[in-house]
Amino acid sequence: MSEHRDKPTPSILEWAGGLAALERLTATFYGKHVLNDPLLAPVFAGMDSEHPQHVALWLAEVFGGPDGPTGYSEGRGGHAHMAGRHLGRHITEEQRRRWVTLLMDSADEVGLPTDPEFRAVFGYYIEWGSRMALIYSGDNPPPIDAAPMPRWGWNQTPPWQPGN
Ligand code: HEM
Repeated sequence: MSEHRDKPTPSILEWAGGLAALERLTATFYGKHVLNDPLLAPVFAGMDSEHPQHVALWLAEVFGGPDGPTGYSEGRGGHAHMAGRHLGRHITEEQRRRWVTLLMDSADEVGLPTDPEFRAVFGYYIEWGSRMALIYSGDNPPPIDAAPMPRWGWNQTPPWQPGN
């Protein structure tokens, strides 16, 4: 086996550049893009000033970061808190799509890795998570405490089917 193959696989968070990289991402995303976007600025008008940091912490845990006191689950209320913050907001598909587009623009701007594997798994979570946010924001949200914290790996899940 080659020396290369013996290397442990870094988490997605480590590959991204750690929490600091995600903080740069969300600071640019919300501060520069979202608040200046006509479609999204009204949605985030009442945004907590620490919101970008909280989302960075959420993403860090999803991508393999700690869930102890320094992570989102213990430090910020976990999945139920995150899902609850989207309730009743009635996010439209157009807003969701813009949110994703601006986040990807921000990823380029702050220099997140551009390799296909990282961007595929990053985009996979963002697409899934933004669709979940839209569902929670709608008329018939699932119970907010019914789902665990999502934990994304390099390989992901089979499709959800009723009864499984
Ligand atoms: C992967 C996609 C998403 C993730 C990971 C995410 C993450 C989060 C988190 C972690 C919070 C709670 C922060 C806290 O207080 O601890 C939050 C709140 C919120 N999210 Fe999302 N979100 C996503 C998609 C969206 C989309 C698509 C929209 C709307 C277009 C949206 C709108 C909001 C708003 C308005 C809040 C409340 C902000 C505030 O008042 O502080 N989210 N989100």
